[in-house]
Amino acid sequence: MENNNQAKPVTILTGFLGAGKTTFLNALIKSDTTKRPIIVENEFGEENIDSELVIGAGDKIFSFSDGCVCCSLNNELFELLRQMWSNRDKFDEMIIEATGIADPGFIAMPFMEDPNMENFYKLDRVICLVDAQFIESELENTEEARKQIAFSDILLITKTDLVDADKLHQIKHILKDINPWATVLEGNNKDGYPIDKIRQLTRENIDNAIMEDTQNQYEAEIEEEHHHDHDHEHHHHDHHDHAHEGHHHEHGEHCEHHSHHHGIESFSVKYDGVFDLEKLQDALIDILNDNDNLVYRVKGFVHVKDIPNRLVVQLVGTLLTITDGQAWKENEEKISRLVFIGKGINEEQVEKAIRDCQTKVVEKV
Ligand SMILES: Nc1nc2c(ncn2[C@@H]2O[C@H](COP(=O)(O)OP(=O)(O)OP(=O)(O)O)[C@@H](O)[C@H]2O)c(=O)[nH]1
Repeated sequence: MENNNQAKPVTILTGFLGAGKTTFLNALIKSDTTKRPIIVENEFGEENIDSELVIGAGDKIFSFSDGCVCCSLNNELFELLRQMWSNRDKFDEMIIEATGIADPGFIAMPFMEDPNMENFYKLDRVICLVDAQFIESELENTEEARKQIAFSDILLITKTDLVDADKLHQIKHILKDINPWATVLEGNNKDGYPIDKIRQLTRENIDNAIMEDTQNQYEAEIEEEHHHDHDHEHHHHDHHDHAHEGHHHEHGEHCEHHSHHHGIESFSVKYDGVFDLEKLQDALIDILNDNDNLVYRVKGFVHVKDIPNRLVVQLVGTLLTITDGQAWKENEEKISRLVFIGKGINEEQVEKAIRDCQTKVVEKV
């Protein structure tokens, strides 16, 4: 076991709604079973679905609420970090999964603002998962996706199985434009992710590499000046101000930022009946279309007729998938739960449309 008083390494996972954070988190947990991670879920909405989708971390999952009130978010996270430190012999590293609309700057702030913090927790890396299929439209329609990319040290393009090489190339260009200092990697849930490489990359060595690069570039330019004896301007980038823009902004800006979040809301629905799968699929597609594509994300579990396991419902962008999930526990009440995240979704209409997909309609629980 590592020295008990050594600072615990922290990884923050960010990335827009449905980018594949939980999927990657599961791969990360499985990749090194000698490390004992503690998982912190920052959920948006009332239902803590992600905690149930994380595999094998058991009771080592903690949650704190969404980032709409930045001060309370920080207090809650501080308190959580304090409690965890008193249990530091039980874990080796911490992984924080941010909500899909969070500005990771707020979550990273406690680690960066307080100089004492590095004695306890050391922010090793912020990884932004980038959905190869939907990132372009996310960048067009929201500000959050851009902020997440701008803030991160590693940009991991996910779902590369769903796009061709040209598209991937294009996405890399877009990412480099937004954050030229980040390391760009790629992967997917079928072929895997470059986890070893990711584990080797820390903010410290990424920063050192950038410094070195800038120095090399500087020296090369001096050399060139020397050789060609002509004047040209040297562009020295201070990556700290740029790549992590948002670290140092004033409090008023935080609040303005949150007003963007307020446009995005979430609600959850629960039912104790049994669902008809086909009807449910149709209803979800209708909901997506009726709401003018402003349903950004749906996730949850449903109890479906003749199926012993929970079915996991995932809707990201326009892609709906329903897959086999974990078995219902013995004596567990089979409650189906779905979380909807989007802009101006008609909650009542959605609740009724889903309710009507039960084989035998029962009242909302
Ligand atoms: N084809 C494909 N699908 C993926 C990949 N990674 C994730 N998915 C699917 O994308 C959907 C969303 O994945 P999650 O891991 O839940 O995404 P998330 O970022 O945690 O979602 P939020 O927490 O709601 O923001 C699920 O249906 C996954 O199975 C991938 O590499 N390829």
